[in-house]
Amino acid sequence: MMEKYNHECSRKVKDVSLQDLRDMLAEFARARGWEQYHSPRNLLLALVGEVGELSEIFQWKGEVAKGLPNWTSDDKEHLEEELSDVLLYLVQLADVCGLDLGQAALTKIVKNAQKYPVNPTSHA
Ligand SMILES: Nc1ccn([C@H]2C[C@H](O)[C@@H](COP(=O)(O)OP(=O)(O)OP(=O)(O)O)O2)c(=O)n1
Repeated sequence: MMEKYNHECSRKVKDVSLQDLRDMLAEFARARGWEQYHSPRNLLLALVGEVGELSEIFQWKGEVAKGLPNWTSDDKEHLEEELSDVLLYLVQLADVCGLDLGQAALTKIVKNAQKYPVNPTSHA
């Protein structure tokens, strides 16, 4: 089983879909008997906890330049891990709520564009 994960995850994928992540996470939880703990509320709390860990990385650093030019590779790897934890709990939360997160996000982008139309005069 672990073999399968290692294979799927270590391979450099060109692109990964939210559905792929959802399916892998559902299998991960099922294989461990963790579905009973993955209620919407528990996953939300886990998500918020990981957002806290993500925030700690930036805490007290002051403003950080885009691309993180002065960060070590260890710092960047830590950031990748915490961002991933947030994403993985978010994907699981949407799943146990029976929602299609990818579709919902696309719908929201359209809604955002309607709410905030481009102002041609704002780009000289
Ligand atoms: N019941 C669980 C427990 C963990 N995970 C997954 C989702 C996250 O990607 C990661 C979180 O694992 P940890 O709780 O061990 O948290 P960290 O990886 O942040 O470790 P630490 O808190 O020691 O830094 O594991 C999960 O899906 N369901």
